[in-house]
Amino acid sequence: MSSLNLVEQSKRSAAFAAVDKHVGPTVRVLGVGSGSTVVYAAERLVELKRLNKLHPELLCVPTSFQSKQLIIDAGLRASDLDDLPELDPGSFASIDVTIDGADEVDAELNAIKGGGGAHLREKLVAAASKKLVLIADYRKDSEVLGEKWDKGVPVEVSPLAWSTIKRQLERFVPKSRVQGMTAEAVAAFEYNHPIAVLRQAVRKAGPVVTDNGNFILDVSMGKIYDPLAVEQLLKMVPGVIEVGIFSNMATEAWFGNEDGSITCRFPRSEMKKQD
Ligand SMILES: O=C(CO)[C@H](O)[C@H](O)COP(=O)(O)O
Repeated sequence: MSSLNLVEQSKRSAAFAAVDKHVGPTVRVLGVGSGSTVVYAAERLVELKRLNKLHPELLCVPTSFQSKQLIIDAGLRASDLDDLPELDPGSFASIDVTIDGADEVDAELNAIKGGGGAHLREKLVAAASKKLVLIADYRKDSEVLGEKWDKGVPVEVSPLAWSTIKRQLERFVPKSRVQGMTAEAVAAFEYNHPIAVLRQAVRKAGPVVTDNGNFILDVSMGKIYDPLAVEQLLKMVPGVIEVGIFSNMATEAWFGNEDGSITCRFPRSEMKKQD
């Protein structure tokens, strides 16, 4: 019997299943996400490499310091986002597929990311990928963002003016105060008064400093009914570098369930189109 607890076991099953489906000998460039679930994806990559089931010249694009170490420890080749050619002529994509974790995933596969503070590079890598495949345990599988993840939306901000940005995020966003806000945006999230908290480091006094030298504000706003509107709204505040809402980016999500089974989900609207 495995020594892993239920949550760890479910992360591992999801990660193994997603890697097995998406990473084979034809995949030349792979984006590697960050976080504890991705550690299991790296474990599976090591196994596939040993079995000679990976492209002999596979390049892995890291999304954080942690992810780069995972790639190196797996004996794989790390590459830079800027070093990659276009995969197909005329295509924006330079990465075949990216496999990444998430803090919460809704019915449309919009996701909250950045619990590990890596969402800026994660979003850059996701945006350069043909496919973004999310891997997570059952606690993160939601109908609406904010239903299960209660630590707020991670927002990477410039340290130059973090407290001003915090006030703007808290005051700018409240529905009643934003002039010209559309009805759709007013209905985009639950709380009237979001709260932005500067993320504090553990075992070091002071704030978390990201791999990019910035701070993180975790912005709580309750349930997020319109992730794209909220993402755009937060991004408009000067000094916001990246928002941990990934709207319409993921193509597929794998969840490890409590009973040991695995669920693979696609955006609900895509499923309807196929009916
Ligand atoms: O977005 C992330 C880091 O910025 C992670 O993918 C997300 O926080 C999930 O992490 P974990 O797999 O440890 O639960």
